[in-house]
Amino acid sequence: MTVETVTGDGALLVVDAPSDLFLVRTRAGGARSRRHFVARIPVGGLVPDVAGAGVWRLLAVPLPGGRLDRLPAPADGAEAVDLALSALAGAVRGDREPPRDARALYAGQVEAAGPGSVFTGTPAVCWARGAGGRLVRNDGGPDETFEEGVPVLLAGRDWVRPERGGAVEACSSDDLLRSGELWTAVRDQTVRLLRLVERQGEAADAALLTSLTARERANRAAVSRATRIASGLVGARVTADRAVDGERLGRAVAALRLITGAGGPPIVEPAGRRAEPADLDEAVRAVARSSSLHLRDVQLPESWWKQDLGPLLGRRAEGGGTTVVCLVHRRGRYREVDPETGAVLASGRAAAAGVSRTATQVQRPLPVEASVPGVFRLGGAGGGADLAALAGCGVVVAALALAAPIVTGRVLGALAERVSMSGLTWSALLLVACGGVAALVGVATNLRMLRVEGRVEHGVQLVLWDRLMRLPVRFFRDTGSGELANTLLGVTFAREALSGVILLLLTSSLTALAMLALVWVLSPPLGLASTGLALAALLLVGVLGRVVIVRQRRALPAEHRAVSSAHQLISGISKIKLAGAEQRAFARWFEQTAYARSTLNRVRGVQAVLRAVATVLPIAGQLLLFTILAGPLAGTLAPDDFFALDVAFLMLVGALLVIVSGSVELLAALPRLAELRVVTAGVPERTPDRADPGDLRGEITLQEVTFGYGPDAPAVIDDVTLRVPAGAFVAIVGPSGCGKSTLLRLLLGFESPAQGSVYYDNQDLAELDLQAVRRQCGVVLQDGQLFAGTLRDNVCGAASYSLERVLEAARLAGLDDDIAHLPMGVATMVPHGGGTLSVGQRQRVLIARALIHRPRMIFFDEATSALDNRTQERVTESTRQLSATRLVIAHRLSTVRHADLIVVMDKGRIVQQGTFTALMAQKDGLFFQLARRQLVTGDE
Ligand SMILES: Nc1ncnc2c1ncn2[C@@H]1O[C@H](COP(=O)(O)OP(=O)(O)OP(=O)(O)O)[C@@H](O)[C@H]1O
Repeated sequence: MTVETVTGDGALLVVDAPSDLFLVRTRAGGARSRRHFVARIPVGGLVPDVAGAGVWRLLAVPLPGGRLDRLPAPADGAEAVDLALSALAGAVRGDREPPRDARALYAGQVEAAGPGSVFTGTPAVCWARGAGGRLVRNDGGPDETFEEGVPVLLAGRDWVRPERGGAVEACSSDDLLRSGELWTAVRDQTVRLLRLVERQGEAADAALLTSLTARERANRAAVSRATRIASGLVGARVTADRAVDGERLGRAVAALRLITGAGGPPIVEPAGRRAEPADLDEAVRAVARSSSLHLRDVQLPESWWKQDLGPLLGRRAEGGGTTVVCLVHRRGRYREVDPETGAVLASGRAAAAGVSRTATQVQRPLPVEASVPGVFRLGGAGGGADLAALAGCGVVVAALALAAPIVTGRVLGALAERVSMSGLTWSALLLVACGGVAALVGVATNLRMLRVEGRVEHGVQLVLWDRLMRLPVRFFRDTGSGELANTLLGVTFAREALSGVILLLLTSSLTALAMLALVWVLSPPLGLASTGLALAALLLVGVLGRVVIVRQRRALPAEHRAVSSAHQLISGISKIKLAGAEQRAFARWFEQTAYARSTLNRVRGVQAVLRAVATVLPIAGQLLLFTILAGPLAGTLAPDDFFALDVAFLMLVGALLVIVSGSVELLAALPRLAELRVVTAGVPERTPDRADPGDLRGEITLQEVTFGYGPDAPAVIDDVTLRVPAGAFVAIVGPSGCGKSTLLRLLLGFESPAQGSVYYDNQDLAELDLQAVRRQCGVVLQDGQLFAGTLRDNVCGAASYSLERVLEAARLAGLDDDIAHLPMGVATMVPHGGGTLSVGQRQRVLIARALIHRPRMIFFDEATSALDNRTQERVTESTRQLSATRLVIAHRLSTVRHADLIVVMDKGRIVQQGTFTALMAQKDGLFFQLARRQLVTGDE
């Protein structure tokens, strides 16, 4: 049965089932307004009494099975107050978030506040009062100011800031109860919250009006876009960034579609964005992120508009801001193109006018299902014109080569017939001219080929690395790093082996065709024999190529093993020295390298066979020619035809030889390139259909998650359900190997649950853009590494921050004293792995790196294990002030003493959870045993 209780005669307690609270307004004559839902108060919570607070009444409606009781004794009400105010404040606040730099405030704390300091609450309710000044509070409505000393509610993620510095003092509801201030404070706060609820009701009505206005604006935007398209069709210049708010993302989508071209990846607007991008540049970056495109800033060279650097996004100052322009290279120069209409707005120097020298290239990713040829197509994209030019040059060189047999035939024929030589001077001059032109074309072709090779190699490396960066962590777990690096270097090895070979193959093939055609014209029987010879050469390519491919396929794993082994030996050198195993290490390296070399020599063996063929073939060819000429064709040829045939036949044989040896080189490189499918076959973890999570609040939920490393492997995480409220400090403890780090890997999306789901703010991680989630996390893993660079580089990681931010992060991580004692401060160089720093210092650099971007969620896996107790407490204290959700895995129990919730794991399951005190009270529990063991071994 539903019970309705209008409060007015004292606070009530929610019993047995939650109660819904509604707000009603009493009108003149006692009539009540329509009910506005306010919040659901959990069992044990309080329905506050707001009688006498103007026109407001609270209506409490218990859910089935519930009831409302009188509060047994006001002296017991603190906990009930906390539950009620949390629910009320949460409902009013919605998803508004405190500023990133807000510090968390806990009951019992007194915090000095500088100008601009902001304090936020934690999952537990506390009350803040300004000392030495007034407090300004924001909880979803307009800012409100509170006089010095007046308790201000901080429930969950509310925030306050002192108006003019001073200090902020925090206390609990219990403290207020003892000082007799609680009930007045509760009443005042409830009335305030209800006023906000009313405003929100009014806002809901206004929202309808706003949505109509928004639709109107969208209509106007559509009309404006249509107008632009129409003006583009007639070639009128349209200013690029006249976009009204709603249009920026649309223009950014069009710009990226134009730059990535037809057949590119789907370009999509970011999902769930809360704020419009400030300008077109920001919109382009947002769309690039949501479409999985990597943007690369490049410095443009002098007279860049004449060179082909691929499609570019340029920036130009316009109308007091910066606009983004699309620059496409066509017919020898860059043109500025309107992304929506395709109209050319300016060309050459005019297109470059005012464009900043820093432009952006867009890296098109491989499709999810990619192949090695696909890598080369994408890497070499835009090189079509170069390839056509190369083919054209090859045809010219082959045509010019025809002059040699024809002119030689005429000259030697004339000599043989002792006719006048006077007319032949021109023939000789023609030959010289053809030779000269062929040489010049050859040089130009070679230079162009070098450019094509460099461009393709660079493009292919970019495509491969782009793909590699998108692959999930488990891909790298299953593939050795040495082997992977050697596989990727295969592109460079292949380029070096094939440098010049492809061009030679092209020109030789065209020359062979030209000579074959000439032989057929001069003597069809000899043409037939020459065609037979060409087919025999192709057969030889087939046979030798097969042998080379088989041998190369066998040689490559041996080469990878040798490289991998060298890599492992060098990175484990200290362990080798400790074990006195230098001799054994050397022997192992030598054995593997020698084997790799011997397998490679078997490939080279085929090339030796080819060299022998190359020595014999011209003589054999000449013999064949003479046999045919002296036999079946005796007396049928004029002398000039005979000499022309002789030269043409020799040139054909030469070209065939080049084709055979070049093809074998090319075939030897194929297995190396085919290995790149290791990378192309990996499935990227980020696909465009994954949603942008927006700004996360930090609530994390694991729902019945089960996971094992491999389909048939036993479950390492077994049916785990856990909810971590936003802003909470949760610790995970348990014996070694119980699955703590694995749980963290699941939260970070490094692994995917076999069953169940991980949620961030109620959004399933499996459907979210993992990078966007990780960007909001500060993570220190057990095996975190420093890289070679300065301390500042190491703290900044991939981003760049001001010195103040670096020093602030160092202070939070307890690294400031160490930096002060280093002669070069943050500019101190650190080697790869951080060898010149102590283990504790390395850990603190990693912590500073995790905290510098003020993350919403902090994940620490044994991040403070090497710190002494004092430093560790300092780190705990500073992370506490960051108002982030904290999930900490720790072996040392002193690290987790102040956690809001300690989760105890054993064999992949959660076996206990509670506060430190509650768990220590369970004497037969695993936590108590772990704690006792640490006390005995003095671990703590
Ligand atoms: N990459 C992996 N492949 C296969 N099994 C793994 C892998 N990583 C961890 N495991 C296994 O999963 C189990 C849980 O390991 P996990 O590292 O999550 O434990 P942990 O509780 O963090 O241990 P510790 O406190 O020692 O770090 C262990 O049995 C471990 O052997």
